[in-house]
Amino acid sequence: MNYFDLPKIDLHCHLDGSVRPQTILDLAREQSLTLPSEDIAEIKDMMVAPETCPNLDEYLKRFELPLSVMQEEEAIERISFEVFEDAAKENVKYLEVRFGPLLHTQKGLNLDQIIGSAVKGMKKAEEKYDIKGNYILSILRTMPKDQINEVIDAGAKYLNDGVAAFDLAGSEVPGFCHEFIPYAKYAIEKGYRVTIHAGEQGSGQNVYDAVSLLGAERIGHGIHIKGHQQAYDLVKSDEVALETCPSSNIQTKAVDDLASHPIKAFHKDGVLITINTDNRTVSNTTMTDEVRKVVEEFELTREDYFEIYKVSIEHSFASEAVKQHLRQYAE
Ligand SMILES: O=c1[nH]cnc2c1ncn2[C@H]1C[C@H](O)[C@@H](CO)O1
Ligand SMILES: [Zn+2]
Repeated sequence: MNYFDLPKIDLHCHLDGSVRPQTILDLAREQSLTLPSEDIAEIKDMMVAPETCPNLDEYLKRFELPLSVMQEEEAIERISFEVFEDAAKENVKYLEVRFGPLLHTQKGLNLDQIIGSAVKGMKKAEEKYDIKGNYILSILRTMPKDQINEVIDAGAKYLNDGVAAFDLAGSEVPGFCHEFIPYAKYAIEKGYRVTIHAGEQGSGQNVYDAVSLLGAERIGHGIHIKGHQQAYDLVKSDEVALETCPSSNIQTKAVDDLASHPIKAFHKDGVLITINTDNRTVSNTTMTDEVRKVVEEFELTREDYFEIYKVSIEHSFASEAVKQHLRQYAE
């Protein structure tokens, strides 16, 4: 299989985890920020999480440096354009990018400026390349909750015009969903679709709760439904698609190694899985690499690959017209 040429869909990609190292250097210069190093290789080293991360929290420390340069509209727009450009150049036909708008207010930008800049960068890339996209607005579970509804309100203006969904990200503790019920409900009422990071670090119970309490239609990672029968059964019966991110799952110790990733077992058993990058820079990966790793490790056929591609289409938050466009590439 030529993994580069295959049409691909990435439904789980973080903006701040996918910044080009050179762009960090350029933006720091433009913004007169002092970086810990001016050397591109050293900057890249600081951005990529090692395979030896003890856990998710260690992985999450890699976002500080990119976020430091993402506090201006032009910077957010540029990075958004570049993520879509990088993906388009490796034949990603549809990309859902997520980010936490509240992480970009350090220099006084308001939420409309932040979300608007990200959408603008995406639209520029859509005009230039054969790629379509949507934004997912993430709330960091560890941050104060008093501004969550403001994010939902600010993003509502862009629904069906660049923004599609609501997400919870960041460190995962058992039982976190209970505290977010009113916010997920509010987002759904406003017209957002819902995907939630769950079962990455924590228990399968978090996946069960994300679906049953928060209305999640997709789950970020979801690895730990393995060993939690109720969560496993619910994901299957409700046709909740799992956004698996194999390289990231190894770095954060969600799995010990690729061979122990449950992705193939899930797929063979009828659990809906998709293949995604999570963070192109922090996980030092591309969609080409993720697809290659999964296909080779688990000896998937071309037919298996296109089954997964079709799950990604049908469970994306794309419009019917975009889904129709993506179906043309399926075999
Ligand atoms: O894999 C992840 N799990 C939980 N949170 C994550 C992951 N990758 C990135 N994040 C966090 C860190 C980013 O700053 C934030 C918004 O993109 O989302
Ligand atoms: Zn993620």
